Amino acid sequence: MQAGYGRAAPVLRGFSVSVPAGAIVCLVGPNGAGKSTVLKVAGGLLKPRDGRVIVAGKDVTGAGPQQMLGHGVSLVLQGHSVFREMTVEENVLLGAYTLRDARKIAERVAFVKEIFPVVADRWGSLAGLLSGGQQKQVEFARSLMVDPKVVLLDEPSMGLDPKATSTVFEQVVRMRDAGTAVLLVEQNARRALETADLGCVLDLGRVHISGPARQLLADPQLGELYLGGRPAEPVPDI
Ligand SMILES: Nc1ncnc2c1ncn2[C@@H]1O[C@H](COP(=O)(O)OP(=O)(O)OP(=O)(O)O)[C@@H](O)[C@H]1O
Repeated sequence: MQAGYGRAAPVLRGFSVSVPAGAIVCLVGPNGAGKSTVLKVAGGLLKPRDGRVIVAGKDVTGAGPQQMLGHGVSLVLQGHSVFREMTVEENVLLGAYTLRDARKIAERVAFVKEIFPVVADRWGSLAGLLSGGQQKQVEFARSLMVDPKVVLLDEPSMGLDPKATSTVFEQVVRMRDAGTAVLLVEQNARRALETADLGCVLDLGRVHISGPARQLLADPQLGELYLGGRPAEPVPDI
């Protein structure tokens, strides 16, 4: 597919990725490669200039964000998007604004509370009182309210300390295990690939290489170029 902004040259030029049901796919690549642009196209925030967006066999190219949600694509944006002055409950229920059936909403609430214990424990608290990692889980819970086929996560560990990052990645795995496919963009590429099933390295708007995440992690050249060095080699004493 091709996609870009305004009249500028395309950011994505011949890019393609597929997210199988039940898999975590991680997009990796240098700054400015177009990773967030892929999520914007998949989430309906940006229309592709050429190419198609297919969800569960259906061509949904050109759908806007709300329609994409209806097609089963839920986007969790970069940074923090909880409403701090609202309770966890109110934040999570915002994710159900397209649902009409009260029983379905109650079912989804029970489901997200089970997956994200912190959401259940802090249900009545103001979201602003939660830690950054806990707030991210509230965002995840909100994104799952519509029972999406795929969740798009843009840098979920941004601004989190290592412990909170680990918790957030554990929750990404729980989302996948509960049946939601995940397309993930992360600065913390090595950590994300360790969590993902499949990886796709994006460079200059094209797929540089894609395959099983473990295989990409083991590739010394990729490690050097995109993952911040080779972890397998001992760090020399200074
Ligand atoms: N709203 C926008 N308007 C114009 N250009 C944009 C816009 N958003 C992104 N770009 C440009 O598109 C290119 C790709 O940006 P994108 O955010 O997709 O990259 P990225 O791989 O996610 O980068 P990073 O790792 O730094 O977040 C960059 O050159 C960026 O300047």
